[in-house]
Amino acid sequence: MDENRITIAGGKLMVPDRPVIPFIEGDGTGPDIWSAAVRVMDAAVAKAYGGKRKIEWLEVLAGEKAFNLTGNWLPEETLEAFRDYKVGIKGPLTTPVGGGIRSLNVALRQQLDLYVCLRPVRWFSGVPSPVKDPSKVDMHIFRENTEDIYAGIEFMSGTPEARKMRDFLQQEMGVKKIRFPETSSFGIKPVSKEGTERLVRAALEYTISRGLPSLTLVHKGNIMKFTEGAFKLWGYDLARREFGKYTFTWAEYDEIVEASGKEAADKAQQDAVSAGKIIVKDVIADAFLQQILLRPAEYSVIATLNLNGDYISDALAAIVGGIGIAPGANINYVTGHAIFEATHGTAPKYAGLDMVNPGSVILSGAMMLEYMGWIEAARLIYDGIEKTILQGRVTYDFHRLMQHATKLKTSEFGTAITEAIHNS
Ligand SMILES: NC(=O)C1=CN([C@@H]2O[C@H](COP(=O)(O)OP(=O)(O)OC[C@H]3O[C@@H](n4cnc5c(N)ncnc54)[C@H](OP(=O)(O)O)[C@@H]3O)[C@@H](O)[C@H]2O)C=CC1
Ligand SMILES: O=C(O)CCC(=O)C(=O)O
Ligand SMILES: [Mg+2]
Repeated sequence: MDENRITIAGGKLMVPDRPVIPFIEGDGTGPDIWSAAVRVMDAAVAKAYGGKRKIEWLEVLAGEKAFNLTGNWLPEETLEAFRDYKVGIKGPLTTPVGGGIRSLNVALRQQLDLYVCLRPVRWFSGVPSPVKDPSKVDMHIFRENTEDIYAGIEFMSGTPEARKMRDFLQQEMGVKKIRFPETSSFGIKPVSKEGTERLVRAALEYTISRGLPSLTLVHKGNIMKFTEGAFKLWGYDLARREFGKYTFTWAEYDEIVEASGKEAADKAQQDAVSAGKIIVKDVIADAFLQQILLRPAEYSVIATLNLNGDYISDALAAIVGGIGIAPGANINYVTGHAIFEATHGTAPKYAGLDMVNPGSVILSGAMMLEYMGWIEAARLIYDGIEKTILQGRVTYDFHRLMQHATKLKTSEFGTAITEAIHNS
């Protein structure tokens, strides 16, 4: 099947006409969503290319299905398939809280070094929203995907490891601030210059290639000075060092204020905007969460660390209709490896009910087709979803917020989009 492999050459993805794409069905609502989503993707490709192109789907196992069939939550063959075939897609996988296995979703990102979690957030006409004008939201989240507290370096209170960590901190590092040392658990938050730079580089390349106006570094650097704060500093430094021709940063703005006053700095920024430069700015994470409700039009591309990105993803998704319609991708822009997945999880209470919105996985599929250069098929999906929603044919999550809409099952919504694609 070598000729059906996606490869990368000179930084460009080479996609055969019948690429093998590995997929994970997912836990919980995953199987319902996947069977609707795969029909939509196939219909879009068939319509766009009239049989010349077709995806050869290859199921790979992870999560509960993998454990039941193989005794392993994340079999090595699954990782091998994603490594070999470069581009894949997955449904959500369950992670227990407090104990048990660590996240398989995070493990896939870390094992394949998919350092960018890209989550575009924009409003589709007709989608119900809790805000007055959701069309003002058009943001592209670049969430760091391999570091931060998601590294999983944690020690549970009362274990020998936690005691050793406590002793090390108190006796060797002179730490006196642990409020309840006997009962504390510990977590470590590694954030590196390299990790920050590759994320911000990817975000800036994306901003430039799409002609977008700004990049905002979202951080909590006032409190976590050497992790979140360093993220901000390293981000600004990289923007100036590698992208100085294309950017004007607020770090430069501050220097001009210092040297020549605010008026001169404002003028420099205005000149940069007139010259089409990207404004690189920053905002503290809690303030950002209120800004996205009050002044969303001021934000375009967002670069942020892992935990912030997780929270921001769901909050932003809510503004444009909820996580039923929130796609995403985990990407290594150097090797080309990418796994596309929804922002939401397994929504276990709806498992097997043929009820939830498959929109997030369908749109993740459209992102995947765009990534492969199959733009025409991706566009058919975007148009097909929008048309179906505008007809008021929606799943329960939108239906409860709309008047005079028709409530469809997961499978029926998939069929409606497929029909819209056929008839386009
Ligand atoms: N990448 C991944 O695979 C992810 C996995 N997870 C995992 O999923 C499990 C469940 O997590 P949980 O916190 O409940 O979050 P979920 O995202 O699974 O569900 C939270 C709520 O979001 C809404 N929702 C989720 N999916 C859909 C959908 N397709 N259509 C419409 N609405 C949807 C539902 O809201 P309502 O009930 O109001 O309708 C649901 O109750 C956990 O094990 C978690 O670790 C979580 C996130 C990502
Ligand atoms: O891996 C998980 O269980 C949750 C991950 C998550 O919430 C996310 O990546 O957005
Ligand atoms: Mg999340």
